[in-house]
Amino acid sequence: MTIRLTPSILNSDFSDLRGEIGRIADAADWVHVDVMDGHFVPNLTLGLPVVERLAQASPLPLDCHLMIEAPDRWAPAYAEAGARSVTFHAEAVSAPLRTAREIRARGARAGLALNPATPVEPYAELLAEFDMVLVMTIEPGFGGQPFLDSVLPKLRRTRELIDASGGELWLQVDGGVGLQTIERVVEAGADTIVAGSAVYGSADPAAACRELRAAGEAARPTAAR
Ligand SMILES: O=C(CO)[C@@H](O)[C@H](O)COP(=O)(O)O
Repeated sequence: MTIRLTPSILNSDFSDLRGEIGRIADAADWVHVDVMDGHFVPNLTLGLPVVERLAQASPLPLDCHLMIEAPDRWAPAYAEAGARSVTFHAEAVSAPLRTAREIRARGARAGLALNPATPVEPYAELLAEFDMVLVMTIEPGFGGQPFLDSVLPKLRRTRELIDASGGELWLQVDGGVGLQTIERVVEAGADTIVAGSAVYGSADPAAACRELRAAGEAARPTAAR
């Protein structure tokens, strides 16, 4: 298990997204793009046309996190627009398997996101259909919220289920992750780290990425090194 860093551009300068991604290009692995529709979450960000242009302009692959209603209808289009990973929410989707297959059929990785109150167990048998599980460590919608320690037991359980499935799924965490909390999530089994304000709230986002990566690597369970 190596640590993957997927900084979120939610709190970056939306008038210069290409430039903002450029600031982390040498220090991050992916860029996490939060798509919010103002319905599934009470915030509105960007959609398909912007993702399509970013996919062409970005030096990092796009990891699109869809916080939208009806992802069954829209998720495959994000894969077609060039996102290399498309994650939709368990609470919003009607047909998770079909949607995951449609994403994969378009050459992207398929992710399943779980809100803090959503248990992972009902999805245990479906994990083989996915490339990633995203465990939210805040209520989705806004950056800069405090990390929810109450989600850690579910994160550990998700790691157990992934390991038991024998699959190669990534385990992503999103929300309130920074130097104060990364150790907790990595110890609990996360290998793919979203960080928004911890990166873009810093005067030097690339340096913030490097510090986060070093802290995450140091916290990796010994057996996984
Ligand atoms: O999905 C979301 C918010 O819903 C995130 O990706 C945020 O952008 C994370 O920001 P921080 O909590 O790291 O500031």
